[in-house]
Amino acid sequence: MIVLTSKQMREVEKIAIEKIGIPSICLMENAGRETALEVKKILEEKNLNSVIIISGKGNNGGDGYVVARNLYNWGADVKVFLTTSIGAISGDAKVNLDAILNMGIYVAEITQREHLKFLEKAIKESDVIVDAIYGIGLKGRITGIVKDIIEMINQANKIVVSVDIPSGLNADTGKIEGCAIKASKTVTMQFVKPGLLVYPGVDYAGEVRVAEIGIPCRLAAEIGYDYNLVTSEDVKLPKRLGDTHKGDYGKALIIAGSKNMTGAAYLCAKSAIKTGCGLVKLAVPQSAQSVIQGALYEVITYGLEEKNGILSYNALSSVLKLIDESDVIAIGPGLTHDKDISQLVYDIVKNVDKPVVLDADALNALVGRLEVIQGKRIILTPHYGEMSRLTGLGTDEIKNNLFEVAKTFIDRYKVTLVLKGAKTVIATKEGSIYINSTGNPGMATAGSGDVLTGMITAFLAQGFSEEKAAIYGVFYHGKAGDIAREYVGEYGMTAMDILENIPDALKCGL
Ligand SMILES: NC(=O)C1=CN([C@@H]2O[C@H](COP(=O)(O)OP(=O)(O)OC[C@H]3O[C@@H](n4cnc5c(N)ncnc54)[C@H](O)[C@@H]3O)[C@@H](O)[C@H]2O)[C@H](O)CC1
Ligand SMILES: [K+]
Repeated sequence: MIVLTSKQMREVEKIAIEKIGIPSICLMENAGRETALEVKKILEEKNLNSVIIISGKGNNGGDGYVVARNLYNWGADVKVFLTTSIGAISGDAKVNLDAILNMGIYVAEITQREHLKFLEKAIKESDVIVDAIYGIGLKGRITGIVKDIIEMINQANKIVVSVDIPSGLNADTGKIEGCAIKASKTVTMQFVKPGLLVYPGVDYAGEVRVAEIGIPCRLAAEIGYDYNLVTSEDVKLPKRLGDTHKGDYGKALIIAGSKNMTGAAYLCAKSAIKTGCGLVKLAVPQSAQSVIQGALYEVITYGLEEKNGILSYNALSSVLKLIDESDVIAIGPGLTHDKDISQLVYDIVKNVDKPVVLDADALNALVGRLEVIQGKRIILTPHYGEMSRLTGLGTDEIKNNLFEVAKTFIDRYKVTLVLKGAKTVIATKEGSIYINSTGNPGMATAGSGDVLTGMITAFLAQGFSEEKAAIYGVFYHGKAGDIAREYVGEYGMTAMDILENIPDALKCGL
C-alpha cells in the first residue's frame, strides 16, 4: 500500500486540483462525507446520537464542517466548536462553514479560556467527538488553548474520530508535537501517512481507515513516493510447480551457535526449512554439533574448528568451502562475540559475493568497519541496540527517527536493512522504505530474531531478491506471530510458537 508524506500529499492534491481540474471543494466534500459515514456507523452500532465536531482554521476544519452538515442531515444532534474565530476561516472551509451556519447548526468559538467550560459541558453531554483541528498542515508544536482543548478531549474518555491525522501528531514522523488527540479511529484522506504507521503515532491513530476522496491513485507514482505499507496484497506467494526437487528451492548455509547458545542456531535453521528452503546446512562449533544434530533431522550439520565452544578463526577455510556449495548464507545467531568471531565474520563477508543475511553477533563483528558491506548483496537485521552500535546513534534517536536513520544507512552502504522494532522498517538499496503491518508485542521474546533470520534466508534461497526476501520474511514472521497469539496469547508466546506457525502463515499467502 502506497504511503505518502504530507509534502507528497500536497503535490498530488495540487496536480488533482490544478492540472486535472478536480474542484478542491469536491475533495473536501468527499473527505467530510467519508468521515461522516464512519461516524454514522459508530452511532448506529452503539445507538448513540450526539456528536461534537471541533474544527481548526484550515481545511482539516473544513472537512469537519462537511462532517457536521452530513450528520445533521442524517438526524444526529450536532454541535460545532471552532478553535479560532469565524472570521479567520477562508476558502473552501468558509464555504462549508457558511452552509452549516445557514442551516442553523450550532457553532461556537473556543478562543478564550472562559469558553472552555462551555466546551467541557458539551463534551460531557456528547457521545462522539470528531477531531478536525489539524491535519497535514500542522507546523511545529501545539500550545495555548488548543493544547487545553486536546487534553480535555483526551481526558473525556469519549469515542474520538480524527479527520486525516490525529491533531498534534506529526503526519510524517509519528511524533507528538506538544500534545495529540488519542483517537479511537482515524479516517485518513486518499493515502496513509507514515506517522500513522510507527510509534507513537500508531498508539494515537487508533484504527486507521483510508478514505478514497477522488484523487487519482496513479498520481502517487507520477510524483514518486518512498514509503510503502506491506500488506498481504504485496506478498503473495507463487504456487509451487509439480516437477520440482529440493534443489529448486535453494541451498542455504547458516553459520551460527556456540556452546551456550545452540538454541539460536536451531531456531534459525529450523525456520529456514519451515519457510520452504530446499536444503539447509548448519555450521556450528564442533562441540555443539551433536546436541543440535539430535534435534534437527531435516538439516545437515557441520562441526567446525572452535575454541572453548566458540567458532575460531581457523574455521574460515572450512566455512569458505561450505559457502562454495551454497546459494545463500546467514551468519550470526548465537555466535557470541569475540576477536576470532569478528575477524572470521569480516573475512567471510569480504570474500563472499553471494546473498548474505547478517544478524546478531555478525553485526557486532562489523562495528567500526562497515565499509566491507558496501554495495554487497547483504541484508542486515539489527534491532535498535545493534543499530546503535553500528551507527553510533542512541537507541532513542533511532527509535524516534526510524525512516531517516534507515534511509541514511542504505544511502551510504547500498545494502538492504531490516530495522527490527515494534514496527519493523525495511529499507532497500534502491532507497524504498517499507513498513511492516503484521506482528505483535508477544514476539518480543528471545529467539524471535533467530526465526526471522531463518525465514529471510529461506526466501533468499528460493530466489527472492534481497528486497523481497526481507519484505516477505518480515511480513510472514509477523503473521506467524499473529497466528501464534490466537493460541498462546502475548505473554506465553515463545520463539518456538512463532516457528511452529510459519506454515499456517505462509498458507495465507497462497
Ligand atoms: N489530502 C487531501 O487530499 C485533502 C485534504 N484536506 C484536508 O485538509 C487538511 C490540510 O489542510 P490545511 O489547511 O493545509 O492544514 P490543516 O487544516 O491541517 O491546519 C493547518 C492550519 O492550522 C494552523 N496551524 C498549523 N500548525 C499550527 C500550530 N502548531 N499551532 C497553531 N496553528 C497551527 C495553520 O496556520 C493552518 O491554518 C488535510 O489534513 C485534510 O484534512 C482537504 O480538505 C480534502 C483533500
Ligand atoms: K485532525
